[in-house]
Amino acid sequence: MAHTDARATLIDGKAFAAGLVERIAEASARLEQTHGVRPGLAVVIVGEDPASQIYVRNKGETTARAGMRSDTHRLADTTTQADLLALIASLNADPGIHGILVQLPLPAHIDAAAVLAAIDPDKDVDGFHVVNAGRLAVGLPGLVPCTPLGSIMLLRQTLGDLSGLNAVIVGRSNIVGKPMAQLLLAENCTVTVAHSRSRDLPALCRSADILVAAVGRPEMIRGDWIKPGATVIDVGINRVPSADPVKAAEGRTRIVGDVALAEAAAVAGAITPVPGGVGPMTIACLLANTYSAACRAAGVESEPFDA
Ligand SMILES: Nc1nc2c(c(=O)[nH]1)N[C@@H](CN(C=O)c1ccc(C(=O)N[C@@H](CCC(=O)O)C(=O)O)cc1)CN2
Repeated sequence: MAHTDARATLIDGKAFAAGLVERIAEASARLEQTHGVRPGLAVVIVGEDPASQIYVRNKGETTARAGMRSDTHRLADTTTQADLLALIASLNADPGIHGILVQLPLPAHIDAAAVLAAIDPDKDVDGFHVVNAGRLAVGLPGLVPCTPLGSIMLLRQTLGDLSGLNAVIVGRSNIVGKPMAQLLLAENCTVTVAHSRSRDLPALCRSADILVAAVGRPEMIRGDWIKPGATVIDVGINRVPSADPVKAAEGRTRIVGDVALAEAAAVAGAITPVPGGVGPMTIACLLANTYSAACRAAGVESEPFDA
């Protein structure tokens, strides 16, 4: 199947995220002026994973640029679970910290579920705590995982009202697939969550007006899996060898999504590229969640940031 003429609109998550961070910075400054509360985010990283180091540095820099308090706790990969839990307890008790994020993945000797469960749900700006997952499932206000939240903002900006659309999510993780399903249901979509055991995945994907790829397999979703004109949200961030064989031999890499972008862009109506699509929205939404957590702590209604 030849896919030569790219016709899909590329959804510019980088630009949307930059505008969102500006609006959050303005709202945070107003919160500080009117209520004396400066939103504060603590990010905790354990170990030396190179990609995690970059994400954590970006989070710290973006938070500080937005005028918020930004604390980064860098712990050695020999840190015990007890020490990490003690740090979380102290951050839970710190009134100047409104958001706590523990960067994932954690080293294998630490039980990530126990660590996430120890975060005060009202400071859980990742939205991973079971209390926030429950709030989302029953439609109560709470903190929503950043990547799905950013994806919904891009969908609303692209399509407007999502009511009645068929949405297929490939991937059933607790941090993307499941919360994405809840958010799309709340937008009145008809939602299917597909996974590795789903039968005839290409046909299922072709039924989607909105296709969300969150499976973690480089370029798994091909152009002929996509319904013409569909909107495709690619959540995958996969590092693969450089396309240039000389650079690949030197160990150079590039980032691709879960969707084969060039093929998909010839069929879809709109698509998020990787990089530059959903990824930047993850950090912008972390700031949005930190601002909302600060407002909640101050008993103030937060300003909406939606598209
Ligand atoms: N506690 C958490 N851990 C992790 C999360 C998370 O949401 N909470 N998500 C990912 C990593 N992540 C944020 O932590 C993240 C990944 C990628 C990007 C991003 O902007 N990607 C760029 C490309 C970056 C590059 O070139 O390497 C893009 O897509 O344009 C932001 C955040 C796992 N851990």
